[in-house]
Amino acid sequence: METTGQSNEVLLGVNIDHVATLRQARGTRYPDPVQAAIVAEQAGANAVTLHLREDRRHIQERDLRLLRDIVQARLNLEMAMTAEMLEIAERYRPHDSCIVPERREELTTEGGLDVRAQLARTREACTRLRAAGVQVALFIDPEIEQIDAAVEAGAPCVEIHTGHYAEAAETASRAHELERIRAAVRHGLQRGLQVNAGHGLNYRNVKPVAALAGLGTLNIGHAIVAQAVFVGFATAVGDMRRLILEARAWRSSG
Ligand SMILES: CC(=O)[C@@H](O)[C@H](O)COP(=O)(O)O
Ligand SMILES: NCC(=O)COP(=O)(O)O
Repeated sequence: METTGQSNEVLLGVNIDHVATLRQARGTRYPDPVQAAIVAEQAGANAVTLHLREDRRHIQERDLRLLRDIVQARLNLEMAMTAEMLEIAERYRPHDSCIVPERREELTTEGGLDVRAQLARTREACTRLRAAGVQVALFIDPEIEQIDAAVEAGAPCVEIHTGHYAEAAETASRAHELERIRAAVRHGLQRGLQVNAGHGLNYRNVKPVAALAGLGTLNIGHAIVAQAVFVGFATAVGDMRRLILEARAWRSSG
């Protein structure tokens, strides 16, 4: 995903998966994630992220088809590294894709892609997506080995999995996980990658991550949709954007 604006500006990618979760709960046509994407962009989102899962538990192919023509900012498709998803990405050509591991029985994404263990397959997927004009990111744990593997796979971008940081119950473990993310972001930048981050970020834990130098885009969804239940989607997106900008301002002030 491209970084735009100020060099130290961290962008917000709003993940609309869980608007679709509410729709799928009853099989209705509402709430429509397409409407959520439009509202998110109007409220300041720099990108719209959606995860078309193999089990279609939330986002549907119809959502992707419509959003490809509606989203004015960047459309970021999260996808498993399967033949089906590669063909769908080649068909709809979103601006960005992010290859994530997927297990049907998982409640949500549980970890990063093991690029090192499947380097040739990942390199082939990156080549196919790049040939289709789709910018590729790999969703990986904050591990130096995985960043080096992403470079070898030919990915121009990685998204650092912030789930362990977000789920850390103790202050000490949260600080440790933040340092892992900091080191991973620094190493990714040193290797010439664009570095994004996401998973489990919310209004209480986002600032320390947003303050990390060199980050491109934070992809945030579940917490924004949850907050939208109480304050509305536009306000929830705007509030998150403001927290990210405040974190950057704090960093810039030294
Ligand atoms: C890759 C990631 O961290 C999320 O964007 C992913 O989409 C989580 O899956 P669910 O949206 O199904 O919770
Ligand atoms: N890749 C992370 C993402 O898109 C949103 O994750 P979450 O905020 O829903 O946990």
